[in-house]
Amino acid sequence: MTHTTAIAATSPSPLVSLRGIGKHYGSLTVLHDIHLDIQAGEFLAITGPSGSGKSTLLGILGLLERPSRGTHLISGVDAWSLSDAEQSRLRGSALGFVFQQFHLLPELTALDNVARPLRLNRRGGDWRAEAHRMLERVGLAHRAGHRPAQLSGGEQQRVAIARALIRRPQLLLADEPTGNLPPAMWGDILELFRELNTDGHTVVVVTHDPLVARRASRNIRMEGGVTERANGPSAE
Ligand SMILES: Nc1ncnc2c1ncn2[C@@H]1O[C@H](COP(=O)(O)OP(=O)(O)OP(=O)(O)O)[C@@H](O)[C@H]1O
Repeated sequence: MTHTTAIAATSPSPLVSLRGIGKHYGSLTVLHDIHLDIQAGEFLAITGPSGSGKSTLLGILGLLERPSRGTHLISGVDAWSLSDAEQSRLRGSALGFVFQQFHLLPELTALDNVARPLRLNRRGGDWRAEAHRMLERVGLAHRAGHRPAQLSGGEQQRVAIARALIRRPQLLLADEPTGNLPPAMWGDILELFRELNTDGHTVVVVTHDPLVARRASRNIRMEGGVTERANGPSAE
């Protein structure tokens, strides 16, 4: 496999290495000189006040936002030296996203939204059964045939989580994954993330939820566009 279809699993480099990353929108600087290494298999929680740059950092980690300065290495490869097509293949094959806005396709049922990444990336296979299993895991099998407009915010969020997890991404990036869910669901969603992580997948979660942060192997806190150590062995 090349770096363009998967993140090299055996590389001695950190899975992700950010060096001197800055991001500005016009005259507004939202990230200042971020240095952060993420090792394969980590479960990293990013906390911090509203507007401190957490989602922007997650967008950069997911190759959705281009940094204004600095270096972003993925398994030692400069992510921004890849072509648009290579980046897009990497996003589709190795990265999974749970966004604050769910980005579900309104014309598709819950089942088809969850199955879509499988259908886009792979021929054959029983994608319908896999998507159904994933919906069961998030407690929504009974709503498989419903479209997003027929689902509550929390149900849509669970569909989005099922869609992100179905391909078991090497690096899962989740922005406030429990934000729209009733507290009774938080433990289940966290358990799904922990299972993925226990299988060796790397998880990065932006969260205000102390329960999620406590379960992570490392926390970093952002404040005014810079990262601060919160706990763990190697927070920059
Ligand atoms: N596209 C954009 N154009 C201009 N400013 C932006 C843009 N995206 C984000 N910002 C600004 O960057 C800053 C950081 O935003 P970001 O969404 O990363 O913060 P956050 O810590 O995730 O906040 P929250 O917890 O409220 O989601 C904010 O001041 C925001 O207004």
